[in-house]
Amino acid sequence: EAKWTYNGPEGEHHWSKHYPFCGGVFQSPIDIQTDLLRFDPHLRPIELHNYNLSANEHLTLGNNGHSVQLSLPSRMFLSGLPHRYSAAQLHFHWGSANTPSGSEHLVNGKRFAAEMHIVHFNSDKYANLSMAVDKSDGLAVLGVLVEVGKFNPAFDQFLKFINGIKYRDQKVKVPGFNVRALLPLRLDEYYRYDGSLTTPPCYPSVLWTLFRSPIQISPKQFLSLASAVYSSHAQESNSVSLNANYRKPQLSDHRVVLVSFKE
Ligand SMILES: NS(=O)(=O)c1c(F)c(F)c(S(=O)(=O)CCO)c(N[C@H]2CCc3ccccc32)c1F
Ligand SMILES: [Zn+2]
Repeated sequence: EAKWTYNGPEGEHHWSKHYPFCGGVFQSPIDIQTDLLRFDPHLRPIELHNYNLSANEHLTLGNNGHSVQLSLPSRMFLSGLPHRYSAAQLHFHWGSANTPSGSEHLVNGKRFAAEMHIVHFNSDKYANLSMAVDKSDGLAVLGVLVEVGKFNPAFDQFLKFINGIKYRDQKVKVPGFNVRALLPLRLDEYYRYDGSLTTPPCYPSVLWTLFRSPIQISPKQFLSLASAVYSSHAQESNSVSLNANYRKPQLSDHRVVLVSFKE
């Protein structure tokens, strides 16, 4: 399949040449304008099931050249959404070591230091992520904005292994941990809209839930996320740092962004 990057000749303005959906409708991310939101009283708190993984459950932490990604067991799932959505993977988008500004979604034009996505697939209707990824009701992604501030012990549960995946296609096994601890306290306060994958193939298949409250990680944790990994393979002579792996905000095309809270 075609190569794509976040900058240069294979950067996001060229994605649609090989991935037509990237030039289509319902694209993500977007800039969430809080004065254009519609409060929806039917938006229920997100409920997480089996998110507290035991340490003898092993997860695969990998560098796929586009992001740092952690595989998740499909017995982890969400309820409180139109369907049951089972977990598949979580990954991150960040800026660069000296620019802590790399989130994909913006809130009133503000870009946060980084953003975590937990990708789930509709397990009521589809057997796995690959079957669901291009279906309009296929995916639900939880988005968590990340700020630099307090040390986050939950983040270190996988961050301490990041030097094992410095290069593209490297993978390491990490012990399971409580993934709930990576999320903000308030799972009842979020923005909701219909969007897409933010990477090629950009399928418009994602029910987005972006939590209102950011989580915090320490400056050292941010530095290790933003400067530890390369998008190039280990044997390549000149290594290319993986950073600024965020897509720019897309047109909202008058999409209504719902919100689960009033003030
Ligand atoms: N921001 S996001 O949540 O939209 C998003 C990503 F940002 C991202 F990087 C990936 S990926 O698989 O790590 C690399 C690109 O495929 C995926 N993975 C998706 C995209 C394509 C695909 C195909 C099969 C399984 C998973 C995915 C993704 F859904
Ligand atoms: Zn993502």
